Amino acid sequence: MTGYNSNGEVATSNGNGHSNGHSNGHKTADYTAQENATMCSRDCCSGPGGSNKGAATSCTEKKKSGIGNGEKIIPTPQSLLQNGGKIECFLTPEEVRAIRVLNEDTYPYEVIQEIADFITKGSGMRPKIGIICGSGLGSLAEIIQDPKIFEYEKIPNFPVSTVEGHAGKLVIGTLEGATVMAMQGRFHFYEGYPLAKCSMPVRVMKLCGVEYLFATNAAGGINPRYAVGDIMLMHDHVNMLGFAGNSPLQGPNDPRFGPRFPALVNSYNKELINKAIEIGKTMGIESNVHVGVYSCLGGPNYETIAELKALRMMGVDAVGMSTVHEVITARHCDMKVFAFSLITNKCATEYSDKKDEEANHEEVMAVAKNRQKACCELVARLVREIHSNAAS
Ligand SMILES: O=P(O)(O)O[C@@H]1C[C@H](O)[C@@H](CO)O1
Ligand SMILES: Nc1nc2[nH]cnc2c(=O)[nH]1
Repeated sequence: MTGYNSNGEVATSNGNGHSNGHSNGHKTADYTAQENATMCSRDCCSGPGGSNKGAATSCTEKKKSGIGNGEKIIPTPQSLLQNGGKIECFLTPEEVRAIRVLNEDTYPYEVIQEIADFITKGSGMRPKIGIICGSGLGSLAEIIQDPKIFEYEKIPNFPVSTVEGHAGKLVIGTLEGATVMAMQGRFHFYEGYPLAKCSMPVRVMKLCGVEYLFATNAAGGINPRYAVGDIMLMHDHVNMLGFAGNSPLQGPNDPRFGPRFPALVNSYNKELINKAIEIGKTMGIESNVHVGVYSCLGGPNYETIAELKALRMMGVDAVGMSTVHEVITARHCDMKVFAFSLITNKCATEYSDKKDEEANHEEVMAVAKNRQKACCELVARLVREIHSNAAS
């Protein structure tokens, strides 16, 4: 097989798929097989499954002992696929797991179940409501009582937060009598994570027992009636990443989560929107509460004037870089969804040289901090409604 050696030169194997020095391995891309570090079906190998039982050492042992280690072969995608279409790699189960966290687009059901078990067993709780805190809205998780906190880094197979204003913690506890779990930090497409990974925690929530998803975000207000600090209850979205052929549901569908072709009309629960409007009135902020359409762009750059004009023509009221793929994933597995945007900046739709009209993350964070009290109250009161209705 042909690959690149560590000097960048083309290197050729002995023709049966093994490199000359056995320095690249021989485990298949099959999930179960990857977990088994010693499995081998190579003719030259004495490892389990290998046909050369008389050989003194298995490929794995050769690698460990350094036997046959010549030049390091760096495989190319083509060379990896020469073994009957199976990708070969030489990794321990731990290495496979680490790579999955970095690269995996679609997490198998069993891995998500493992993560959910880690959380429910570790916390001793089965939450009913899941909350995703938007940029600067981490305080939504700080109102949770008797919290059990899991740092993302310590949760097996979990990605890590890389954005300021996203602490990277999962908080489980009680809010207004209900058991809730909150993500202090979400994953964005622009961080380099595929969409399925960005919204993988929603499936974890589902397998933890969550029935309601509350997704929050910081967004730019395109609707000219919106002011900075207003809250827009999402009643629909325009999925710009979907227009470009990207979806968190791409790839094989596992019907244990939901159907291959889920419908998305009525994604945002009308009852919860109406309750939130009522809550806004009792809080005396009804003039700052709107119901509108959100659109997610890939980011991390903010939009051009022409893009904002186009979005407005499409009926978009607020624009951000998240939430839509989480909502798609939640609806796919039949969760009830409530989502809102905190309008952290007004989007300019006319050309201007004024610097202060340009969006920036510092402003986004500052507005979120200023409005955290109102956002926390809205969330807490809605959780109370859900909990008391369930109890009655
Ligand atoms: O996580 P959200 O959607 O609240 O964060 C928004 C979008 C970008 O991540 C960031 C831009 O300031 O805020
Ligand atoms: N895409 C986008 N995301 C945001 N998040 C907060 N403000 C904005 C904005 O103006 N545009």
